Amino acid sequence: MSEYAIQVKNVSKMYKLYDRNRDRIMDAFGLSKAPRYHEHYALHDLNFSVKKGETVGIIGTNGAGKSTILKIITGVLNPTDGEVDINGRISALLELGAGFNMEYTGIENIYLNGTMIGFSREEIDKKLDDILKFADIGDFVYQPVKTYSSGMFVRLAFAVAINIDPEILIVDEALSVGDVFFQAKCYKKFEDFKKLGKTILFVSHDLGSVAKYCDRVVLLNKGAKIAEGNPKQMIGMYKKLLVNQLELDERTQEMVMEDEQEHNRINSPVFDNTSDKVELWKNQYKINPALDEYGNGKAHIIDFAVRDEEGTITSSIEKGTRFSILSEVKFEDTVQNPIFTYTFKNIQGTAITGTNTMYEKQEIDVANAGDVYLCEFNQEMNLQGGEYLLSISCTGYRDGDFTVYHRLYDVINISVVSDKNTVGFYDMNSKVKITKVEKGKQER
Ligand SMILES: Nc1ncnc2c1ncn2[C@@H]1O[C@H](COP(=O)(O)OP(=O)(O)OP(=O)(O)O)[C@@H](O)[C@H]1O
Repeated sequence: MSEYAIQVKNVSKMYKLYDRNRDRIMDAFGLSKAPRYHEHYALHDLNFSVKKGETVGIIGTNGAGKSTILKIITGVLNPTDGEVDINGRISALLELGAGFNMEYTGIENIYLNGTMIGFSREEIDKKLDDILKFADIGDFVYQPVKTYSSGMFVRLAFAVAINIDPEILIVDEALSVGDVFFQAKCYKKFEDFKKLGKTILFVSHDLGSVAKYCDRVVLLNKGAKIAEGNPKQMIGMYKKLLVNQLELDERTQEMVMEDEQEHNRINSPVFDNTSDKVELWKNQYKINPALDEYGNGKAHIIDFAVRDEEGTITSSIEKGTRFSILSEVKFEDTVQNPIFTYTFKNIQGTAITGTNTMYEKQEIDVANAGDVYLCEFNQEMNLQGGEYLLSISCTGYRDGDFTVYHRLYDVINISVVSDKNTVGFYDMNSKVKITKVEKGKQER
């Protein structure tokens, strides 16, 4: 018996892209002298293996080919080249809708999916109760699934996928659709599944879950594998990819690793010499399209960044590590005692933490027109893993009135990556000691 559950061998997937529909039709009927399409490789000579019992994550930027490889593994798509060996019964939770017939009811779809995986009707009968209990969508199971909300849909799809007793579970992002309680239930099931020694392959943009659940991670970019290895390292590389700090070309994994340090150096603008900046830091971020920006114009935040403890500009920070928030402010007018600030809000809009140079007792007497100041807040990231919005501003008091010179509310999204979350918003970083107290020796 092979030790591998999944082996992806030299897999490529090419799509023929036509500029005009006419060209497609001409080609389809064999009427073109020369091909009229151009080739688009969704995957290019991809190789990786998943051992039995491993949980492997696939991460990569949009369009990297993550969904394509999952569809090839599950047989929804055929590769153009290469092959995939599967060793075990697969159950897949791909994009919403895949594997379901929209006209069928929930119950009918349970039987449809079960038989597709290879179960008999009697075997599915036995599992039906567990599936319905897990999905918890009430009488909707008797309705056609086309009437379901996306949340109900994912509940049913996940309930089927996980309760059908697969040996290999393949999950594509679907968990992000359900509500938080359902997500928690699914992750619990994920853990049970792992404990049973089953194999999981999953795609996610949620780096916290990847760090927590995966034994190994494959990092894809533009259809090719850049590297595979332990989750922390791969997430680190992915973070750099996201802010264009990892140049890829034809490099192999080893070369990328070797280059990493050199790369940081080249791409890190010299911190205390802003005039030498080749490019603005903020250009490396996806700015919130719903950004709330205002101020009286006496100062402008001309640049900002978040840097991890290695000094790399990033939009995700590992919990427990030190990081910096930088803002560079140009004064258009003379301003007495300007205050620089930052705030982290959660996705629900609650301010979770923040500070400013006044609270921190780092005051500037006066900033003159034309002056540029760079403010760095350096601190430890103790927020729980998840998504946050960062706001920065330059404010102050004029004649006793609070004044906003320039404020960027919710300007960028910062992800906190964590493989251990505690209760609430904040981790107190407890050191825990448990000792067994011998009978009769309970003195303090
Ligand atoms: N049917 C199709 N025809 C042509 N190109 C396609 C088709 N399906 C996918 N592609 C292309 O293949 C590439 C990989 O797509 P894929 O959906 O696998 O990426 P992904 O990593 O899952 O992205 P995301 O994170 O955005 O879901 C993309 O460039 C995409 O545009």
